[in-house]
Amino acid sequence: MPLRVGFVGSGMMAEALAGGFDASGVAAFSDMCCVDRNQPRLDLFASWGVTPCATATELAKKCDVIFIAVKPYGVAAVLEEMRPALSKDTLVVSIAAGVTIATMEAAAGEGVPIIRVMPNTPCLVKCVAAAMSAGRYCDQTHADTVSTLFDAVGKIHQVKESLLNAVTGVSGSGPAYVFQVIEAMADGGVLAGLPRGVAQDLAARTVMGAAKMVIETGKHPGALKDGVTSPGGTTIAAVAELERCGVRSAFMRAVKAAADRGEELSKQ
Ligand SMILES: NC(=O)C1=CN([C@@H]2O[C@H](COP(=O)(O)OP(=O)(O)OC[C@H]3O[C@@H](n4cnc5c(N)ncnc54)[C@H](OP(=O)(O)O)[C@@H]3O)[C@@H](O)[C@H]2O)C=CC1
Ligand SMILES: O=C(O)[C@@H]1CCC=N1
Repeated sequence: MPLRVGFVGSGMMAEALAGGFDASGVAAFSDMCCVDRNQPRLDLFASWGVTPCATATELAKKCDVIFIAVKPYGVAAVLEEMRPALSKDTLVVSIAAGVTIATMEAAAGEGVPIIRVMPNTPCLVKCVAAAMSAGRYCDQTHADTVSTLFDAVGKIHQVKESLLNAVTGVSGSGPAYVFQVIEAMADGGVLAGLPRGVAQDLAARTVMGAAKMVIETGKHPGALKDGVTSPGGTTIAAVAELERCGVRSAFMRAVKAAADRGEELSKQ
C-alpha cells in the first residue's frame, strides 16, 4: 500500500517536499493530497496529479502522513480545525519554524503522533538537509516513516527539539545565504569581465563542488581551503579580503540571528 502524503498549506516548502518525494520515487504525486486557501496553488499541485481537498479535515481522513506547511502563526488553528479527524493513526509532521511540539500536541489532542521537522528547499532537487524531533505520542515506526521520506531526498538528522531552532539557523534558512553568496560571486565574475550566465554557472558549480568535497572526503573545510591556497597566490589574496570584510563573523552572526528568531517564534 503506497504512503498517502498530504500537505496543509501548498506553498514554497510544500512544493519542494512534494516535488522531491515524487522525483525520488518515495511517494508519488498521485498518492498525495493538498489544501490551500489560494486556488492558483491548488491548480498548480493538481497539474502534477496531486489531489486537492476542500478542507484540512477531508485531507486528514485520506492521508497517512499530514505535513503542516502553513506559516508558524497558523499552525495551532489548523490543528484545532483538524482535531476531529486526527487520531493515533494519523502522523502529523510540522515543518513550521519555532512552533513547539507541546503547542501542537495541545492543539491536535491527546494521542496524536506529531513529528517536528526542519527541512530546506533543496528538497526539490533531492538534496535536503533536515533534522527532526518526535513528540511523546510517537513510536519508532513514526520516526522511521519520516526518516524514509527524507533520507530518499537527502539526509535527516534526529536532534533534541531544543536544537531545532539552531538547525533552522544553519540549514532551514541556509539556502538563502548560499543564494546570496552565489549571486555575489557571479557579480564579482561580471565585474572581472565574464558574461553573466557563465559567471553564475561557475559560481553555483563551485559551491556545489566544494560542498560535495566536504561531505565526501570528510576533511575539515579549513584543510580543503588550504589545498586551494598557493603561497603568494590568487586564493590567499581573496581569502585575506574576505577576512578583512569579516565574512566568518557575518555568517556566524547570521546563523545565530535566525536561530534567535526561531526562539522568539516559539514564545509567541
Ligand atoms: N520556505 C522555506 O524555505 C522553509 C519554510 N519552512 C516552514 O514551512 C512553512 C511554510 O512556509 P512556506 O512554504 O515558505 O510558506 P508559503 O507562504 O509559501 O506557503 C504557505 C501556504 O499555506 C497557505 N495557508 C496558510 N494558512 C492556511 C490555511 N489555514 N488553510 C489553507 N492554506 C493556508 C498560504 O496561503 P496565504 O499565502 O494566503 O497565507 C500559502 O499558500 C512555514 O511554517 C515555514 O516556517 C521550513 C523550512 C524552510
Ligand atoms: O524564513 C523562514 O521563517 C522559514 C523558516 C526556515 C526557512 N524559511
